[in-house]
Amino acid sequence: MAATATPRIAENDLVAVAFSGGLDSTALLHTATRSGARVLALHVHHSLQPQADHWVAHCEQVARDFGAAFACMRLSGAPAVGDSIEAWARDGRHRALHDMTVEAGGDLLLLAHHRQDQAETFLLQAMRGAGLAGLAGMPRAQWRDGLCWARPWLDQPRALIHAYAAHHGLRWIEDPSNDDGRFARNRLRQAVWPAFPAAEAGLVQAARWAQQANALVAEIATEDLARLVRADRLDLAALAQLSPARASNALRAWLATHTDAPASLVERLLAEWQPGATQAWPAPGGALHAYRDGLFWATPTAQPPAPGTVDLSRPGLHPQPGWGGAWLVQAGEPGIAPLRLARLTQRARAGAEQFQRAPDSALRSLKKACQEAGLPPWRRGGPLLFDTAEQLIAVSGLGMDARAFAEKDEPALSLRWLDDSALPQREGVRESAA
Ligand SMILES: Nc1ncnc2c1ncn2[C@@H]1O[C@H](COP(=O)(O)OP(=O)(O)OP(=O)(O)O)[C@@H](O)[C@H]1O
Repeated sequence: MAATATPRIAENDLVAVAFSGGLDSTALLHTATRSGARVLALHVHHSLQPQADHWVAHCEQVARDFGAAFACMRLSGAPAVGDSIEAWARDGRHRALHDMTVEAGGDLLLLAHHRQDQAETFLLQAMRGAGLAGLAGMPRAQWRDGLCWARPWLDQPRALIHAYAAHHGLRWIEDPSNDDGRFARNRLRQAVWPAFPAAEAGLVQAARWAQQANALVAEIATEDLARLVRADRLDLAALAQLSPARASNALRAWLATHTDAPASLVERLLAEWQPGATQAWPAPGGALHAYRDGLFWATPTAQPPAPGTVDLSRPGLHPQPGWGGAWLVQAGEPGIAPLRLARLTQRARAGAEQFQRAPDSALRSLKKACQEAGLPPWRRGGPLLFDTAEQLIAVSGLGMDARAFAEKDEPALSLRWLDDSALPQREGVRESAA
């Protein structure tokens, strides 16, 4: 099923319904049980209200009356001092609903949000200064962690749901916290709808436009990044050729794959970057580096491990825990005699090393060799490999030292360093032998 497709329910499918016991989810549960599907009503006890135990009993009884199975999860803990109760309850509720659905073997969860909820979400997002993604409001259907969260009544007016509930003589809970003026959504509800009763449809339409525009913007970013990104490098010179709006859109999309960066970082980066300059910007969880007109993401490097010995005399992938990568050893030329690779010392760069890239190139300081190879400064820490005679054998990111090459026609193994980021299937890889 496509990521945003609204699922169709077939007979005997397992359908979970997020059931608070309120009007809307009671009506939704009722409809679901008449669809021929196997229905599981899921209730989350937030441990916030004195009546919550009573609500659990009510929900269980209603589910049973409708012929649905019932499950409940009680949230433990409490929001930290200064944290929003709403956000704490929402996160906990989402986790609980996910876990209960998956545990029951389901992959479809229905929520009873309706048109007014969507209109309120749009307004609340707008008041927070949200971008298109926030203004787009809640999606009708969205796959997350193997579960489809669907809101089949997102376009329905609340009055229609009320009429349905009245027609079927349904009973529901009135949650007093829905009137609690400490919550922004309640204040907004109380102020906006009496003053602008007809605004709901317009606000929901605005959210739909935002959804469409957001999808378009994401498509453009994907196309731009396909041209601008090679491996882990974003071409800043090419980015700067785009219109400001398009450049910030592409940069935002690229950043989102690495960090949860504030919008201000995108603006700063575009304003402060200078062609050719080596620059860095801290960001949550790491830093962005501009180097030779490319932008790179780097997570903070831990202290390099203590020097140690390694045996790289057999072909295969040899992970180096603590160094953030692995040595790939393969038969081939140019290469190094296997015997010489049997006992190597691996350690960080010290500063005075010299390196020779090819048999016919000059011996250089390691620093100069890194510069010539375009190896960014934050990737120059190592590891470096030395043989028992303290001859430099290889450097991560640069490759083998030509002084160590085996004679022609001698058996030889080539060494290459692979960063963890270049090893997507690292989990399954073990040190391998020929
Ligand atoms: N405690 C809960 N347990 C299970 N699902 C919940 C719970 N609270 C909310 N939901 C789900 O999220 C939807 C939206 O939540 P919201 O807080 O707007 O609803 P509500 O006012 O509590 O109840 P209702 O929407 O049923 O009238 C609900 O319709 C329901 O599907």
